[in-house]
Amino acid sequence: MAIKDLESIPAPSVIPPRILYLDAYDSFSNNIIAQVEICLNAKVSKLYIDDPRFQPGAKPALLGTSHSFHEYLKQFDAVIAGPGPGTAIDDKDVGLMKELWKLQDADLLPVFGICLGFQSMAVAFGADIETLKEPKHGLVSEILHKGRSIFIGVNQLLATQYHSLQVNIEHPIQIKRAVRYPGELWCSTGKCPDIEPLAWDFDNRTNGAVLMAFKHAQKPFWGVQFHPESICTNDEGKHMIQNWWKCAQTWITKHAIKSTPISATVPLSVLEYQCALSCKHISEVTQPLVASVRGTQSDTIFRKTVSTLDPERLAKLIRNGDSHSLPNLPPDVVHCATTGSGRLAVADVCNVFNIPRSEAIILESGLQADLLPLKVGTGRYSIIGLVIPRETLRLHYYTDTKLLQLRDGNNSVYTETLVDNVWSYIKTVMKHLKPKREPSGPTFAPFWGGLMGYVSYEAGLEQINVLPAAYRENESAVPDICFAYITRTIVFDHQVKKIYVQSIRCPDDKPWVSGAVERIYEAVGYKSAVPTPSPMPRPNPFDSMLKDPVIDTYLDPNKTLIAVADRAGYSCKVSKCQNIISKGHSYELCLTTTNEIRAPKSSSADSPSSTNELSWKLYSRLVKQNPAPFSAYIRLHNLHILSSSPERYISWDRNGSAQCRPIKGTVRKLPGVTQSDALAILSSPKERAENLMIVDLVRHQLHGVYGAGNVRVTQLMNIEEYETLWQLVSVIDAVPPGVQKARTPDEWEEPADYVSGRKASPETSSLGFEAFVQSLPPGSMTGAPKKRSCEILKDLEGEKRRGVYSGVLGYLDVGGGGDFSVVIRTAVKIDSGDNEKEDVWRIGAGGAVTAQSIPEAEYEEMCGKFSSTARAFNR
Ligand SMILES: C=C(O[C@@H]1C=C(C(=O)O)C=C[C@H]1O)C(=O)O
Ligand SMILES: NC(=O)CC[C@H](N)C(=O)O
Repeated sequence: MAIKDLESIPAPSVIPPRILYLDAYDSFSNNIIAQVEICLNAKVSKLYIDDPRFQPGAKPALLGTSHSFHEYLKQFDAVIAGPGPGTAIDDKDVGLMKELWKLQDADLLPVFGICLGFQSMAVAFGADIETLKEPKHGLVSEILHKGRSIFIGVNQLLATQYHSLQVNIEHPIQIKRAVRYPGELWCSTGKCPDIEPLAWDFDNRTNGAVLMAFKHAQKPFWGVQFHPESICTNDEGKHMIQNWWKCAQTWITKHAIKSTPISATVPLSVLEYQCALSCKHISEVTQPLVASVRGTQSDTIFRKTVSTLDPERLAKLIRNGDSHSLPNLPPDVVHCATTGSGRLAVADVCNVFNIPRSEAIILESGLQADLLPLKVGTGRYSIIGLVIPRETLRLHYYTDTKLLQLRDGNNSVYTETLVDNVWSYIKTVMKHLKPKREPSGPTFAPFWGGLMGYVSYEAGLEQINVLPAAYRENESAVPDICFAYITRTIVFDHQVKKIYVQSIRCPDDKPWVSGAVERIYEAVGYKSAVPTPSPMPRPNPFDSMLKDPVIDTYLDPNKTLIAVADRAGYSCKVSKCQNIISKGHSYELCLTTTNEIRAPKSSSADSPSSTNELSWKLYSRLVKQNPAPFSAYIRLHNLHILSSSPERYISWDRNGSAQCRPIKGTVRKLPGVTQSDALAILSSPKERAENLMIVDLVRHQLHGVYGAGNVRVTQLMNIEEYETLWQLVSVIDAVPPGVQKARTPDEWEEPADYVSGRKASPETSSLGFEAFVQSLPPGSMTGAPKKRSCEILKDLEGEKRRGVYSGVLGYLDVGGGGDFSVVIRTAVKIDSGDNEKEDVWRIGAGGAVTAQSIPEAEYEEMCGKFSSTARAFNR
């Protein structure tokens, strides 16, 4: 019986199908898995296309399986070969997919190919792979389908596409751009007799007809070129998936194949992969005892023997100290007192606590003239984390040596250990820092205390198994992760004009809280006594407040040097990105570059406190000139970070619900560009495609942690206005299974009561942390598919470290929540012995490059982002 007839037999209902998903390192895989799990009530297992257990010469027994790939497939009812970077004719890009097309007779099982999987299937049955004249990434078009097989009953199908390559079966519609009669569209060709076309895309004249779906004439293989799982593919995509499963079931019933349960082969961790590839045992990889490590003050590299330390012991050292150099700081209780903020601004409180001259970490929300948040849902809180001289502990991690250090309050390395997974240490530390008792006063602050700091882009690369670029010789070593354990905090709730003064420092720190409230209270009184017109006018960026003789001398235009990436060089890299995209290796690449502002060291900055003060003044100028919901000031160790980021990476609450707010799509406010011009540009398919790709990527990441049915797009591509730019912003939420609270973007920062974290089970409340770790580095700074894109960018950007820029910055709260921004629109200075005479402020900037980008316009966009920060350095 022909397969066509079989498809009309109604499918019997079965127990949840077991489906294998072959992952070609795409950034949308988990969306497909989630869609299939929901639409088919299936159980989907994931296997990477290069799983070392199934490589020629692998020693499967060592890796927990004794099966060949074909035997292994017997435990599944069907397989999905997913999308991915690269080309179907390169064995490395498709890996195990190739094995599927060789299945014969009793080994056969239904397969569904998507994009790369579809192309790989086509190649196996005679087709060629060609480049599209105009690549399609994140673009939606209406597909013409046959209304049969997987399209039976499917109505108007609007499908998102992510491809640069296409399948050529030498069909008349592809060669002559015409068919003799309509039915010919669905006929197979002499070149590929087994390929029966099921759908075409005629949307793009330049590209002509593009094959969008086919089925194999005899075998149970179906495939589609488009992405049914994208948020912008309409519901007919789901309908089609259900149809596929009906076709597959019919085939299964007819051939009476029964999947055989064999011992499950679970996905390997990154470390297991590394071991497998190098044929080493895990213990050999995890416990080297000699490493290159950094010293204390000078941070020079030397070799020494390092002891190993387990995460539990590290956590206890931070919490309980020792009897010598580490203080006893058990966060048993959150001491909290509340006071009104009145007209007090964050900077006023900073002055009260001498922050301009000390080390500190501040996460600040830009405000409107009336001191209310700039944006509902992102800018409600500001957090001042106080660094206590000679006491505050820090965690440093370096990707090149894989060394994790605990530094004491004097910046001496107290202990250090080689770690294979730094995040398991940090997770254990956070688990041990959870307060045992309820806060002593009512506090609705999202942060009580905990780790504050940043994670570099390179630390993010480790998460996706991309080797970070090496430090250059003259580059002073900067930790890739730097977190201070902050025990005293002052949190503003700008919405209700309240201040929380909190300490988790030890059970006896209550007097500090009362004293601090007293000082703030006095400042509130003082500020109210000063007559100020109400509402307060927004300070003019160039008003007298900003005129400061020290800054004036420092920023003398005759002495400062602004080194911006050159136009020709940057545009050429954009073109290179596009060339790589056209070959199918990436859908979108976030290209970046480093720009510098060099200024002679200030003669008045002759002490640490005056150097700090200079950074603080520059930061104050930045936040006044470029108010942003995620401004930040970090003055720690040898680092000065001045940030005016508009972008939230991820925020999660104590119950484990998370929110991501990726930005993609930028229009610079230039003379003559009106708001309606900006709206028109940001509504164009090009800008929307850029944003859509990142939305789908973020959904994939959250699906990977929260599972099917728990991820929602709550805002798709809203236009937000900033001081110098317009941006396209989306919001994606994830809610743990069983947690009811689904919030709108506006409700996201509504205060939660302090007990809420206790209601969540430990498994669900840690999902936010998992999502934070698993989503590094931030997708809006990489492009998609993430892993391949990062490898390409590393090469294109000249193997230069991005460092803190492109990483994330924020806090891990002892109560279980967290909030991090993407480090963009940020100036970073590192004090090192290398340059005695000059300060070098680095301001990274870049933008997403797609097939539709115009190189010159990308350069302008990069400059626009750079100057939004660099303005603070203009005298
Ligand atoms: C790369 C930067 O920004 C990123 C790129 C954007 C874009 O391409 O439109 C927008 C926001 C950021 O995610 C930067 O500011 O340097
Ligand atoms: N999404 C995909 O699987 C893309 C497949 C292939 N890399 C292309 O660009 O055509």
